[in-house]
Amino acid sequence: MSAVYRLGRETAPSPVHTQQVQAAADFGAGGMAGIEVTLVDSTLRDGSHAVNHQFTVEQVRAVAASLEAARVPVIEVSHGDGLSGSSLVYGLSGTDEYDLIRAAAEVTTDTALAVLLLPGIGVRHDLDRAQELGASVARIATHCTEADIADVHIRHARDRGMLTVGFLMMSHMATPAVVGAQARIMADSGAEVVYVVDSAGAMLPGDFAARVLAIRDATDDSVLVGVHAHHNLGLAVANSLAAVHAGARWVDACGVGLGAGAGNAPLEMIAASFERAGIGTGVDVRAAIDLAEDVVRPVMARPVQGDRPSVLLGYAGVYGSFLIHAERAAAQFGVPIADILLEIGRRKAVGGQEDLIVEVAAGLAAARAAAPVG
Ligand SMILES: C[C@H](O)CC(=O)C(=O)O
Ligand SMILES: [Mn+2]
Repeated sequence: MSAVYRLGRETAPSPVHTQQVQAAADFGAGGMAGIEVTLVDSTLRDGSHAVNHQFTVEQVRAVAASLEAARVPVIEVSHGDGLSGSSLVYGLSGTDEYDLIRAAAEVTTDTALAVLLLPGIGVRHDLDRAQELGASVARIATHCTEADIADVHIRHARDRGMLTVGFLMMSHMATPAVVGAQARIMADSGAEVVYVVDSAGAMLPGDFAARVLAIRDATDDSVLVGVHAHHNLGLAVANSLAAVHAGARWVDACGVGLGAGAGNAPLEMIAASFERAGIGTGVDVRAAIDLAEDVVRPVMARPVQGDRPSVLLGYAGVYGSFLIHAERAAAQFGVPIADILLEIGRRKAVGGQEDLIVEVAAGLAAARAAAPVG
């Protein structure tokens, strides 16, 4: 006899059930009314990965002007790997990033310009140059367990009067307690905002919430918390909502999601869903939707999408900007990109280890050549 399924409950809802309904309603329409956040658009920085660092001055002018028209308060412009990222290891820029920063500054007045800097790739002098061109927000990024290497850069940016942000990349690789402790180091250096960064797009909503709460705890709410989500598992918008619910107040997004891997949280979806949730962003939703379609989509060299390699990045916890490097290595050595990404994930490679991708691909190709046929 087949099983009989009961549909619906006949008893009155229990108090526990009522509490659950209330908690769930926080994530429904209007559920986060009264919360105000700062949206940061990173199309012209994280999006650089997705166009192989080939943004032109004209594209930057068009995107920056449309972001200002949509009232996005902060936009980030740099090489995908931050200031001075243009190199053989990370990918050469088509146009000098300082020309791109200048171009963005020329077409914006109300929008603050942000730059990203990874200590070791960029140096303090790069921040000075960017500031002279109009950048007022410095985002200093380290691997999530290496906050101490950002100390001099964070102090330098603060001393120069820049709004200073710490950016803890690959946050899925550290426990909430470790992320909290690392955020504390950045706060002690002078960061005013510290980000949970899901570089691999591997985190789930609860992972974000736990890390946001841990940072708030470890810093006694002395810094604002930011969220930078990638869409490799299709969760960037939901993860951003969960982070805001837990107390994050700076939120990154990119037009159409243009960014590494399957991209970032799409700006137009963040603006629209946040407005439905009651979260204030100050962004003109209609203008954000239009700029995504009319200005950003035409500059996309390739679609950002949850295709096989992108989902694998999230599944294996691999740094999003490794995608293009892995595609090249797969083609060069004739091995499946899936095998490369899974092995990179197994080795827990972190940003800066791009050369390991070639080593892994070469090793896989050698193993295949040595394997007995049949
Ligand atoms: C250098 C990285 O692309 C920074 C970033 O956006 C991330 O880790 O995610
Ligand atoms: Mn990113």
